Amino acid sequence: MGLRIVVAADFAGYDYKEAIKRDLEQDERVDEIIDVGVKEGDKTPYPHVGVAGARLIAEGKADRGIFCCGTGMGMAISANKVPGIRASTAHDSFSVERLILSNDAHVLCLGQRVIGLELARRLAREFLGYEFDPSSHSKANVDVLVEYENGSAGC
Ligand SMILES: O=C[C@H](O)[C@H](O)COP(=O)(O)O
Repeated sequence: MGLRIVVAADFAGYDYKEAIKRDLEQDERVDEIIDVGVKEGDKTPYPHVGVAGARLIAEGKADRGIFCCGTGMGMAISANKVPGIRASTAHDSFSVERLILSNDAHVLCLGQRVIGLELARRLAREFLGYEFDPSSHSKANVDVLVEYENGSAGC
């Protein structure tokens, strides 16, 4: 079964969301694209969109997200407010790789005012190519994150 990807943006990330969405429509690894907005010209504050997108992942309705705003940071902060969701801005290939392989993250956040469109499209494509390895040493670190979230961490 292919991936279900939720895309999200505020007005400052709208153009990149649309471009990445077009790429995803051509990507055979992707089964479904869920666009939670915004639509063109919509000035909805980014936290509403980031939280709406992240909730779909937390509810099991999507597998991963690619969220865009001016810097990527507002979207990451917003998505991380949703329990169970790990999101970060990553603007280079190594960070995108580690976002999955080290952090088992759900959401890649990109900044339309920070990186060029072709790099953003490349990073979005690369993001879908990685899969977390639960037998790797990184699993123990992710487990600690989850423990802090559910209140069972030892300190
Ligand atoms: O992180 C926030 C985003 O970059 C947003 O798109 C723009 O926010 P600002 O207009 O408050 O800078």
